[in-house]
Order: sequence, then structure tokens, then C-alpha cells
Amino acid sequence: MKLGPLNHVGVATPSIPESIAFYRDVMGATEIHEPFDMPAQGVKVCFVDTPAQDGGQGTQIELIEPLGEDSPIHGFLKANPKGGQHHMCYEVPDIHVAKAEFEAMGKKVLGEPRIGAHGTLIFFVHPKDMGGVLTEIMETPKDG
Ligand SMILES: CC[C@H](C(=O)O)C(=O)SCCNC(=O)CCNC(=O)[C@H](O)C(C)(C)COP(=O)(O)OP(=O)(O)OC[C@H]1O[C@@H](n2cnc3c(N)ncnc32)[C@H](O)[C@@H]1OP(=O)(O)O
Ligand SMILES: [Co+2]
Repeated sequence: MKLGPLNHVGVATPSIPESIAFYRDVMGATEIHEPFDMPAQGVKVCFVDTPAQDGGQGTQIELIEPLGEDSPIHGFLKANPKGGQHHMCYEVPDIHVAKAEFEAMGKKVLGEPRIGAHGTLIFFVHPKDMGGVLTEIMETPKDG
């Protein structure tokens, strides 16, 4: 496994509008994207850009709000009603190679790769095998 770029930090919230106001008014975010629904993943999503350093690629805050009864983040918000840091997402060049590597290390991969919020294949690795951090692995978009 080779550590790839941190694509985003997932932050669960009971209210994307309230979190947008927080990142805009408290944190001074200037690049806040339009929220969009991902019914297949049971979440509403809103990306907040963080500034790039030294001409590199910045990372993003991924605000996620439950969408539908079966949202996978209802449990998290029940335990953390105000929301909180939910997952970390790293990029890999090849999602299938990465999945095989995690499985070979005995890490619990949650389900099969599916399309994520950036339109490329993703999967999650269970927090119990990742030092308590729900970890999302995402294939780098081909257009860079
Ligand atoms: C895909 C669109 C978008 C993208 O970027 O492309 C997203 O990122 S969407 C993000 C939302 N989707 C997911 O999170 C899918 C993967 N997650 C899951 O399958 C579940 O959340 C799971 C299995 C990690 C936890 O499910 P659940 O909360 O129902 O299980 P438990 O309550 O029984 O928790 C088990 C155990 O794990 C601990 N836990 C739960 N969530 C987290 C978390 N986010 N970070 C760290 N630890 C977590 C929980 O405290 C329990 O621990 P225990 O010691 O056993 O009490
Ligand atoms: Co994510």
C-alpha cells in the first residue's frame, strides 16, 4: 500500500445549511459547492474547498447529512447529535488493487466498490481495523 493524497475529510452534520454557515462565517471558507443528493449512498453532500498549499492540490471538507431512512450515518448522528468528524478519504491509482491489498492485510472492507461523490469508485474500511478511523479509499479521477 502507498499512502495517497488526502482527498477529503468527511464531517457528518444534522444540517448542511448550518454547517455551511459555520464554515463560511467562522472558518472563512470562500469556496463552498452546491449541496447534492446521493440517494444510493443515503447522504446529501456538500464540499467545502480548503486552500491549496505551495501550488499543490488542496483538500476538501465533505459535509454529509442523512438522506432517507436507511442512511448509514443515522447511527453516527444518534451517538453524536451535533455531528462530527466521520471519515477520512485517501486517493489510490487503482481501486481494485487497493481493495485486494487491504483484504490481504485482514482489514474489513465494507461492500464492493461503488461510485462515490467525485464520480469514481470508492470503498470503506471498517474503523475497528483502522485505528478507530472509518477510512474511505477513492480512485483518483482520471482527469486528475
Ligand atoms: C459515498 C459518498 C461519500 C463519498 O465521499 O463518496 C461518502 O463518504 S458517504 C459517507 C457515509 N457512508 C458510509 O459511511 C458508508 C460506510 N459506513 C458504514 O458502513 C457504517 O457507518 C459503519 C459500518 C462504519 C458503522 O455502522 P453503524 O454506525 O451502524 O455501526 P455501529 O453503530 O454498530 O458502530 C460499530 C462500531 O464502529 C464505530 N463507528 C461507527 N461509525 C464510526 C465512524 N464514522 N468513525 C469511527 N468509528 C465509528 C462505533 O462507535 C462502534 O464502535 P464500538 O466500539 O463497537 O461501539
Ligand atoms: Co467521503
